[in-house]
Amino acid sequence: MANIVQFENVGLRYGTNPETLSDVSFTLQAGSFYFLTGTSGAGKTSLLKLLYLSQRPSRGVIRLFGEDAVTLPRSRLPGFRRRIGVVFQDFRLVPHLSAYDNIALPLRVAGMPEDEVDEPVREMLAWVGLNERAGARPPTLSGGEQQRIAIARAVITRPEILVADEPTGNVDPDMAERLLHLFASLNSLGTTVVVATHDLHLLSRIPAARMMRIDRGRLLDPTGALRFPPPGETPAP
Ligand SMILES: Nc1ncnc2c1ncn2[C@@H]1O[C@H](COP(=O)(O)OP(=O)(O)OP(=O)(O)O)[C@@H](O)[C@H]1O
Repeated sequence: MANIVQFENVGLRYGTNPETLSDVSFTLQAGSFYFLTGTSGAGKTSLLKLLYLSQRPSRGVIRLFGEDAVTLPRSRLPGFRRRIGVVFQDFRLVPHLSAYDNIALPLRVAGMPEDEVDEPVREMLAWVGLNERAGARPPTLSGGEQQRIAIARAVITRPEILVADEPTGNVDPDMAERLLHLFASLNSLGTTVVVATHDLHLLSRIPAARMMRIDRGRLLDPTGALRFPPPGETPAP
């Protein structure tokens, strides 16, 4: 399988602080499912930000889709970003728009003619099981419902990579299972999925997933090639 993402000796420093990420090197293979784990503050969100190009590294090489993403001209950033769907830790839904319009937003921003928007949005609403909530605004939705709208919005443009930051952080175990099922079904269609979580129980739910562990800004499994559970290891309770 081709490498869709490649990090080489990447470092990230916020301002004059010590490095938040140091010497991070790994590759992600197209079509694989990855968990990124680590304690709070280890650097998971920071690493994901580099991956979806909302943050530039302080040093090192990042290649996305076979191209150097660090020196990418600004004019090409939107095109690259469209190939990466992001589910943010805090959802970032637009509160005054309905669930339907939140999901439709990326299509409209990309200039899709209005008469072509309805079908994919309805398809997404059905996929995440929220047909009945199409007209509801985010503040009236539960955490799990908002998360499913956020996932639908992230994938409606059929991105090649889906990045999700703690997607099960605010939901009960049943909903967490359901969300993971959505990610697994996307992955089975060929999308490369990267899920950051500190919930080790989730990891065993996707047996084929590979695991990357980060500790105080350093990646412990640089190849990202470990399957879960790694030989001789069991997840912490
Ligand atoms: N914009 C920023 N400016 C300065 N420091 C930051 C910034 N963003 C993150 N940090 C610091 O970088 C470190 C890693 O943060 P990050 O959010 O990447 O960790 P995380 O593993 O995602 O944590 P959590 O699981 O709590 O979300 C933390 O010490 C944090 O305070």
